Parts: sequence; C-alpha cells; structure tokens
Amino acid sequence: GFYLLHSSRSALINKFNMAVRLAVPYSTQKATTDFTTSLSTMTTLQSQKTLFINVSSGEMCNEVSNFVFVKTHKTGSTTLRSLTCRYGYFRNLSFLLGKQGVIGHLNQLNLVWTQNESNLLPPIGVSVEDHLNHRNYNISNIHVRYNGELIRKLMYRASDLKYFTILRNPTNQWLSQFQYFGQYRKAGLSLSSLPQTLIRYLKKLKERTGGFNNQLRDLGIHSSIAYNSSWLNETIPQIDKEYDLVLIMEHFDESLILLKKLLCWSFKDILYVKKRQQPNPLKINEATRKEIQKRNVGDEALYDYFLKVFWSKVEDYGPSFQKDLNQFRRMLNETWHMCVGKTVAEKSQDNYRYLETYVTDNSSEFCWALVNTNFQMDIEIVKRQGKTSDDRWPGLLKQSERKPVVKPQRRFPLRKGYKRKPIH
Ligand SMILES: Nc1ncnc2c1ncn2[C@@H]1O[C@H](COP(=O)(O)OS(=O)(=O)O)[C@@H](OP(=O)(O)O)[C@H]1O
Repeated sequence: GFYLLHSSRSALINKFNMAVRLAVPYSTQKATTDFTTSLSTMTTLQSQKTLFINVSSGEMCNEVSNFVFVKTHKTGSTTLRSLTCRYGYFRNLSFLLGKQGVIGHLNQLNLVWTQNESNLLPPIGVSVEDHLNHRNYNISNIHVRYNGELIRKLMYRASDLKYFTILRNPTNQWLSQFQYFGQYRKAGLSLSSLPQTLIRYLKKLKERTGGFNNQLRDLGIHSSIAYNSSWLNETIPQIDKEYDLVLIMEHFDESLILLKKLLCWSFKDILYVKKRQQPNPLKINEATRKEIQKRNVGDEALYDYFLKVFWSKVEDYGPSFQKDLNQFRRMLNETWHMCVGKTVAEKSQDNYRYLETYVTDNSSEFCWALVNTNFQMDIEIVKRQGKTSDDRWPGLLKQSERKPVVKPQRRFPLRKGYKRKPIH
C-alpha cells in the first residue's frame, strides 16, 4: 500500500526521508496516520500536491490529478464519480462539464467549440465568453459516450492522463436501468408483476432492441459490434489498451484499492457513501436471467474479459492487498458513523427510485462532500465554473440540509451506542 513517509518505517524508506520531508507538509504526513485528525485538517490541505511512497516496493509516486473517468450507466458510477468530484473540488481542479444539464453531463460528446460558441463550462479562471479556452480540464467524470480523440483535445496534459471506468454484471446492470429509468412503464408493464411478466416481454422483443449492451455503448463502441464475436474479440483488447484500470462494481472496495494505487491517492481520497441504490431491486428467476444474457452478449464478453484483468491486477498488487482492504473498510465504517445521519428512499411515481443519504448535524465540510446529498457538491462545482442557474437546483436542494459553515473539529459525535474502534 501507499503511505506517506513516516520516520519509523523501514530503512529502505528512510533512504527517501529527506526528499519526502521536503516535499510533504507535516500536517499531511500526520493526516494519514491519524484519520480522525485528518478529516478536520482536510480543508487546509486542498492545494498541496502530495508525494507518496509505496511501502511495499519503496517506489515514490506522484499524486495523479488529471484523469478521465468514463462514467457508465447503472454500474456504481455515481458513487465513483462522487469521490472523484470531492478530490477535484477540494483541490480547485477544473472539470469537463456541459453547459446544459443540472450537473453538467454531456451524454453525447457533440462538441460545439469555436471562437463564437462552446457548449462547455469554462475551466476555473477562464471567462464564459473566452470560448476557445474552454479546454485544459483536469478531470472528466461525466456521462459522455467515450470518444478518446475528442476528449484528449479538451484535457490538460493529455499525454499523461490516467483513464478508468467501471463495469457491472450485465444482467444486473440491465435490470437496474430497466427499473430505474422506468423503461418497464414504457413497455406497458407494472413494477409489482415484473418478476412474472418480464420473460414474456423479453421473448417478444425484436432482435437488437431493448437497450442491451449499454456498457459497450458507454465506452463508445457501436452496437453492431456487440453481436459480432470476431469484432468483439478484436475490439475488447483494444479497449483494454485505452484504460489504465477497469473497476468492477461487484468488487467495489477492492477496485478502489487498485484505483488508489494507480492514482497514488490516500485512503481518505477513496472514501465513499453508496449513491443511487434502489431500495427494492428486481428479483427474477434463472430463465429470465438467461433471456437477458442472450441479448447482452457484447456486455457479457466485455465483463468476462475485464473481470479477469481485474483479478490479475489484484494479484500483481501483492500480499499487502488484503491488509489495505481491511484498513480501508474500517475507515469506511468509521466515516459512515461519523458523517451519515438519515437515509431516505426517494419516490417517483410507482417506484422508490433510490436511497438518499443526509449528513449528521454539525458535520464537517468533508462529510458534506462525502455524503453529497442531492448533488450539492456537484452544484457547487458547476457554479464555480460559471453556471449561474438551473430550474432544478431549488427542487434538489429543498429537501436537503444547507451546506454547513465549517469549523475544524477534533472529534465528531458518534451515534448513541457506537464505539469508536482504533483504525490501525
Ligand atoms: N459501492 C457500491 N457497491 C455496489 N453497488 C453500488 C455501489 N454504489 C452504487 N451501487 C449500485 O449502482 C447502481 C447505480 O449505478 P449508477 O450510479 O451508475 O447509476 S446512474 O447511471 O448514474 O444513474 C445501483 O444499483 P441498483 O440498486 O441495482 O439499481 C446501486 O445500488
């Protein structure tokens, strides 16, 4: 795992002591070893670039702050996006964002980018009218059908960006989208009888319809490839070359340990609260699953391939993987108790769409950003990049707590009956 240098670590690391002491502020070193204090000192660290040492290999690495996260649909991507937003928000980094949409998703990268016009929000420090300078973004993490060439034109340090995305078991991904986006309603089906009626609906679908192979599509691959096995066999290894890491939703925490290593981030950077979780996910029988699988052939091949790549990366990580994972999970648990107050199921028509979490009273700005109720932090990010209004903002913010005024605190109140456990 990666640790900030600490003087009591091995002789190998002591070799680098001098260099790291020069590069890393003392408060940052302390932050990694004392998690509770680290949260309260978080806001003082925002603009510091941090140099870490990889304890297992003794290698030094530089924190990566320029990256492209290709956001797929219904794959845990809002959770992943939320932590990447937090990372960039506290470091004053610029996000590639569209002018339209409540939080800047572009969906299709149909770029309007001329001297007179741009459909992007400017990066920090650039005016809204300076259209040709709507580029040099540090982070791309919105929904946008991937087009590497186009994205690279817009990003800062395009040659050394890190790329990652996330995939999910394709049947569960399809079910999640079918339910969440209300596609069952458009199909004339009711949610309560879906487990029984879905199979009939699937069998009647015309070939190549029904919103299958969406993960391939989000990665910018034309749907015709999904049904052609020789093209698939050629295309998937090419996708592999484009990405430094493909996370797997079913192994979310493990994936984040790999991401932390790739980006040379701290444990604190990868902490998260689950977003967009449906309280009543569909449960279907094996025969229905098979019908979905048959149509999702492209996504199935994609997922199988990257699941293998994922496990080989875990193996390459070495024996400290389990220890790091355990440490991370302890921190997740502690953070949850510290930051999360109530959880509410948000309803839309006949469906409870997702669970929304709210911060505890008097919590810190870190907790506010971690919990990110109703996209509050995303809204601050688009505002910071020149978006002045959106009809949906008041509606989103209405139910949520206001952004707290932050006073650094040493300790945070715990829920009644919860005992704080040491992290190490
Ligand atoms: N950490 C973690 N681990 C496991 N699963 C997780 C996690 N975070 C989100 N989720 C599940 O991801 C689904 C939401 O995906 P997205 O955020 O990508 O949806 S969206 O396309 O942005 O609307 C949604 O799946 P369903 O509940 O099946 O719909 C979430 O429950």
